[in-house]
Amino acid sequence: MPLFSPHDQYVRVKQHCGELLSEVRKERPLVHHITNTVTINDCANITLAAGAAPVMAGAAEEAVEMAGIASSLVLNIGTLWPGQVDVMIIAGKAANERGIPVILDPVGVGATTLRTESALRILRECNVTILKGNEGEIGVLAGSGGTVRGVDSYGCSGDPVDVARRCAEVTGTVVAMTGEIDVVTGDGEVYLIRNGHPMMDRLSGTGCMAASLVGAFAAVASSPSKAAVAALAAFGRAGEIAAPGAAGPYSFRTGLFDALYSLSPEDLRDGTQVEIRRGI
Ligand SMILES: Nc1ncnc2c1ncn2[C@@H]1O[C@H](COP(=O)(O)OP(=O)(O)OP(=O)(O)O)[C@@H](O)[C@H]1O
Ligand SMILES: Cc1ncsc1CCO
Ligand SMILES: [Mg+2]
Repeated sequence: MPLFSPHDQYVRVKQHCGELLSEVRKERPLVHHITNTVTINDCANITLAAGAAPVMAGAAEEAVEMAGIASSLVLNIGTLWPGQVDVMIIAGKAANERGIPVILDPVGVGATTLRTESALRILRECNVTILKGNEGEIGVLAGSGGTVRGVDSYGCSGDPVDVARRCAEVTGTVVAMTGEIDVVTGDGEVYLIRNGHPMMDRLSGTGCMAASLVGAFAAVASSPSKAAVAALAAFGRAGEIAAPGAAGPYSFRTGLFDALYSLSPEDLRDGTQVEIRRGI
């Protein structure tokens, strides 16, 4: 006999999403980013809108010290230069030593050799807690095929849930795969999150912002997968609230920050659309 019925488990996950949002606001965790130059400002502001504190610090000379005071580390290879990977690995190792979660956003992996080799090197040399990518990126890292052109996903080959599972197995991380439906898996169940709005795909950097939020939630959570579910549900919920009032992508962007800032734990609990399946 399972301890909890599927319905009980569903209610508990939704409740937990609301609780984690309250916890982020109460704890205000410091999220250390080493990230790209395109969306760095949006990543800082979405972290603030959630109630956490961002710091963007990319110098090798301060990587260990900053990881020493942060509550999570977000690594994003969006505008990569080779020396940056060395800094990411120094920071990642320091974060591992302190036991704080490390989130990797392998932006554009598969599009070029530098990106693919860098993502694999980070995964090899650091203990990545949560790997957050779109379907193409996760498909590439699963080894089962994914198409990435520049930073855009053209999807993965096969069933996205199987691809996410396989990627979690191959990399030994919790995988948070974004898209119309987000899939989170790796330390137990598989979660499908149906929150969000197509407008989120019309704005550059929603994937990067999703990784920042995963970093903020993982900093205060004991389960990396539940942190990723709550972060993606919160972001998706903010998108749903912002979209009807938007004239286009740029007013949507403003609305997205405002909606996340105003999102109540009760709205997140009630509005989280999650399906739970048995994991690996
Ligand atoms: N069609 C959609 N419907 C609902 N939500 C969506 C849709 N497309 C994207 N999202 C949401 O947008 C966020 C970013 O996901 P996406 O897969 O588009 O990232 P990405 O393509 O890597 O982003 P970017 O490269 O622009 O930073 C996620 O929270 C996801 O749930
Ligand atoms: C457009 C773009 N190019 C490198 S990073 C980035 C932000 C979205 O991934
Ligand atoms: Mg997209």
